[in-house]
Amino acid sequence: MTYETYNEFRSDTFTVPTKEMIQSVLDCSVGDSVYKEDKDTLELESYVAKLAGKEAGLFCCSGTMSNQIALRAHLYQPPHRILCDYRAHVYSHEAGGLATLSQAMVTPVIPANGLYLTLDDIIANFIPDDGNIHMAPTRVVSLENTLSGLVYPLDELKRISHWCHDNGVKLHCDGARLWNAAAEGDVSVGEICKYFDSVSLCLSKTLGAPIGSLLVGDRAFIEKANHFKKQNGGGLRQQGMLARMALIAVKDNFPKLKETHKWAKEFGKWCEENGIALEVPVQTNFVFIDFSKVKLNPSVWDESCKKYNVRTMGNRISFHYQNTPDAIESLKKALLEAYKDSLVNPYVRKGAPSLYRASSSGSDSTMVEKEKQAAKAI
Ligand SMILES: Cc1ncc(COP(=O)(O)O)c(C=O)c1O
Ligand SMILES: C[C@H](O)[C@H](N)C(=O)O
Repeated sequence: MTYETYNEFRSDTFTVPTKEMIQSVLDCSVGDSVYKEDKDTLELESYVAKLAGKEAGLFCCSGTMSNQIALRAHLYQPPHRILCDYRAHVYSHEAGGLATLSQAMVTPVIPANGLYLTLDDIIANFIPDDGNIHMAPTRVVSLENTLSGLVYPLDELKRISHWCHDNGVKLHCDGARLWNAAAEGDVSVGEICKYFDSVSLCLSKTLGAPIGSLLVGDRAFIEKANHFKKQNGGGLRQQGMLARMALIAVKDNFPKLKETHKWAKEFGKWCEENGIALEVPVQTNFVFIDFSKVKLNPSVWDESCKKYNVRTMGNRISFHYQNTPDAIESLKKALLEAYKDSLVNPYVRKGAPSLYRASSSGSDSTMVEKEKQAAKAI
C-alpha cells in the first residue's frame, strides 16, 4: 500500500522511505547490534560521526530516545538542571523525559530576541553550583538547531560554547533538523557540531529515513549513552535494514533540502502578500502562521484542507522533499479560503498556545474536536 506524502504538510516526520531504500534491505547486513556486530549499523554510525567531526555515533530508534539518553549521560547526581528554550522539543514534546529519566529541573527560557537563545539569555538564567543548597545547579545547556525552522547563528553558538566550556557546563544540540541548518547556511554538519559536546541528528524527518536518529559525541560519552539506550529498551537487534535505509537517506536526500527551503520561503512570502501574518521569518522548511493575529477557525481550516486534499497540523506548515508544486498550490487555496472566513468570523483561541496541535484534515480531525471542547471548557 502506498502512502501519499506529496500533499503532507503536517510534519516532515511523515516522509516515507523510497522504493530504493526498501529494496536495499534485501542486501543489508545482519548481526546483533547490541553486540555491535551489524556492519551496516557500524557503517552508518561511523559515516555520520565523521560528517559531524565526532569520535563516535550511536544509532537510536528515535530522536526522543537520542535526546533523552544524551542529556542523561551528561548528568550525574541530582539536584541538577537543564537550561533550554521554552519551545525546545526536549522540554515540550518528549513526554517529560527530563523529569523521569534525568530527574532534572528545567529552566525553560524565552529568548529576549524572540527567535533564539543568546549567551546573555543563558547567563541571565544560569544557576551556578555555588553551594547554595536551595538550588539545583545548571549542568547542561540544550539548544535546538533548527528551532521553529530558524538557523542558529554560528557566532552565537561559538560564544555560548566557549562560555559553557569555560564554566564546566555541557552543551547538547537537538539537531533533528541540523541538516536543514547546514544546507541553508552552506556550512558542513561538522562546522555546526564542533561547538557541542553531543548532537542528536534525526534521520527520519527531513531526510526521509523510515526510522531513527544518530547521536554523536566523544567515545566515552557515546558508550555511556549506549548504556542508557539499553536500559530504556533501545537495544535493537537486527537493525541493519534500518541502518542501510538511513544511510541512503543521508547520502541521497541531504542535497535536496535547500529546494524545500525555497518552497517554504516562497509560501511564506505568499502568506505575507495576502495579509497572513507569520510568527517567525521563514529560513528553512517550516512556516509558522501567527495564530494570535490570524484567527483561523480550526473547523474551517480543517474543512478547507479536506476540500483541497492537503494535510496540515495547527499553525505550522512543514515542507519536505516529497511535496509537489501542485500540492503547494492547493495548500494556498485551502489557507486563503480559511483566512477569508476568519476575517468575517474571527476565532478566539483560549488556553495555552498549542505547539503543533492538530487542527487539520484526516486522522487529526479528532484533535479538532478536542480543541473545540477545550475552548468551551475555559
Ligand atoms: C526538534 C525535534 N527534536 C526531536 C524530535 C523527536 O524525534 P522523534 O519523533 O523521532 O522521537 C522531534 C520530532 O520530530 C523534533 O521535531
Ligand atoms: C512535534 C513532533 O514530535 C515532531 N517532532 C514534529 O516535529 O512533528
